[in-house]
Amino acid sequence: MRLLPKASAELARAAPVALAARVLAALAVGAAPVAVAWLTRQAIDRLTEHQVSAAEVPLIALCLFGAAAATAQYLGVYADRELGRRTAQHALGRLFGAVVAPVGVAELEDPGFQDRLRLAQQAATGGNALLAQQFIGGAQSAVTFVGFLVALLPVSPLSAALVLASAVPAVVAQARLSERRVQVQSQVSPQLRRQVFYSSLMLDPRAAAEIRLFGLGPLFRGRMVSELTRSQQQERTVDRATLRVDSLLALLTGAVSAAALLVTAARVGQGREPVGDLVLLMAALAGVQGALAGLVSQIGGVGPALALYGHYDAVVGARPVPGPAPEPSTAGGLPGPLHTGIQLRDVWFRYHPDQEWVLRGVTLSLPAEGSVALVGLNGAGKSTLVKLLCRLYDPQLGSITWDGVDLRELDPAALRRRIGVLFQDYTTYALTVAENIAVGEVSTLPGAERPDTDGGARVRAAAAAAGVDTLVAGLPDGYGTMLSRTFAATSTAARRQDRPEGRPAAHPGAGPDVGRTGVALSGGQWQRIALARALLRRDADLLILDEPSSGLDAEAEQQVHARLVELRARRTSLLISHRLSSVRQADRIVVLRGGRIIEQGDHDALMRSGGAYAELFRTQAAGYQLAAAEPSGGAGR
Ligand SMILES: Nc1ncnc2c1ncn2[C@@H]1O[C@H](COP(=O)(O)OP(=O)(O)OP(=O)(O)O)[C@@H](O)[C@H]1O
Repeated sequence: MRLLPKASAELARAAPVALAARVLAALAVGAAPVAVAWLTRQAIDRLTEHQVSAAEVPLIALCLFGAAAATAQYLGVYADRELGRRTAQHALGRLFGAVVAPVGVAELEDPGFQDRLRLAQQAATGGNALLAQQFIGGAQSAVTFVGFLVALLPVSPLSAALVLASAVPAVVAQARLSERRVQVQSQVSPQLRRQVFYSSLMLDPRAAAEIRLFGLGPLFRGRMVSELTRSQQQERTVDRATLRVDSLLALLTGAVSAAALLVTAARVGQGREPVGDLVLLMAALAGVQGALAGLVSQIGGVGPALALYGHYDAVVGARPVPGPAPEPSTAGGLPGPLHTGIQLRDVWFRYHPDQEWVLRGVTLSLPAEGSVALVGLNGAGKSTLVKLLCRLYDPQLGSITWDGVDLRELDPAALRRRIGVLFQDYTTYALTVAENIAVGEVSTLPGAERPDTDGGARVRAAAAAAGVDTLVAGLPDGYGTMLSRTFAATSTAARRQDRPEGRPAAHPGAGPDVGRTGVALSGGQWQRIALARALLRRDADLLILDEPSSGLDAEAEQQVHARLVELRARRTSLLISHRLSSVRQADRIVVLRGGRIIEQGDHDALMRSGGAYAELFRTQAAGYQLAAAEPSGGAGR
């Protein structure tokens, strides 16, 4: 409950008008049944006393009240929906601002954080609005409950006291159940996350081929349903307990009502009380029962909704809220152009304290304007080292410096602006070609906060450098082609007819064109788009290429490497590749094994020393020679 003021303040910030309207509507709707019952009693008493003209005032007021209550009800429904929309907009904006704010990515790999994030997302998409609805709904029920109790007092003080007494255990029981609901909510989060994982896997076109080929559909479907069943089982237990409590409450208040009604009916029959009293009692008992049931259930709902808010608050509260136009962070010093180089000193790193060290005392220098190549077997730690250079993680021991300054002392965003990188597991965005390249430098994206007027030309130049310009020219909409078939829209055929065959249409930088069919690229084509993205930062001081040509055909690989040799001249570069023919031109080749550097030098020196590199190189070369020596036609059989 200590979160309540904070949650209320957040709701008031997100949707002040909708919240105020919802509160006013709730108070009016809560008070209306009491007023209607009281006016009905007045009217009936006048009519039974044959004062027809005196009954007109309460009757007219009754109609006006009915109309006002109905309007308030409609206003409440609208305000509820508006509250839902505005709080979701506000909270999702904050939540995702907080999710992308951290410098590193370790948090997102933590299952506990992912569970919390799922709950926080639930709060943002509807939970926060639900909290307001539960609370305001509770206030509305409380107004009706108290109103009818007050109305009951003069007519039947005993039944008023009994109804009040029966409310106490019901409220206590609901509060306890609410705590159990909160526990269950957290317990089922991992199961629901796995359920979402299996369902998205079955919906993912990239997984569709394997799922069909290996017949995985029934397995994943079964696992999805079983995760859902397990989570529902826990929720069902609490729902059944709630049903028992609510039913008991209904029986109790029903018995009180029956007794009170029988007693009052007898007194009216004896002429000791006016008929209006019986009418008021009937309305009051029904109203008080309904209001109590509503109040109790809303009390039960506030706990889980507040707990969801707690998860949301824990995610957003820990981080600054990024403004609409992110300013360069002042979290550290701004790195200048690289003059001397980058130095790793005795760097130790592991992903988690429970896991093995991935890097074990790596000392390495990347001299300014020098080209270094990193080679080693799978799992040696090459990509990990790249991630450390980009500050996606920090070393647990040792240091990495940029011209002598520790990376941790530098502003991460400014540091990253000085790096052009192609990750081994690059991302394929369901965006246009132009955007897929332009994401490498935000300012070249259409609609950027501070757009680069030269953005289109830069995108084209990067595409040419990556050797992807000819491919783009052949796409249906050139740089405006959507690189996803998932977002294909409806009017494609009509639009296609308007266009001459193969004409490259949109200029680079054009946004996605809803209405055109997207295209699917091959793995190698995607890799070249990703390479263009990395090359977009033409002034990057450090160019990192992690397996830039693993998916390319022999001709494309040769072309790309020839271009990269040119591009890497006069700039600091780090190249990772398993194809040793492509690293031989590097100034220095570093061999990593089990997280340690086991040898380094240029190609000739390493070959002369006859160590691990020479062995790897000869093994690869022998493989090619063997393949070349095989009789032709063998591969086709
Ligand atoms: N996010 C992660 N969380 C935990 N362990 C990881 C993570 N990424 C990589 N590892 C582990 O770190 C080790 C080194 O991985 P890394 O990707 O750096 O190797 P690599 O040399 O680039 O291999 P490859 O040649 O296959 O690309 C591996 O044992 C891997 O399982």
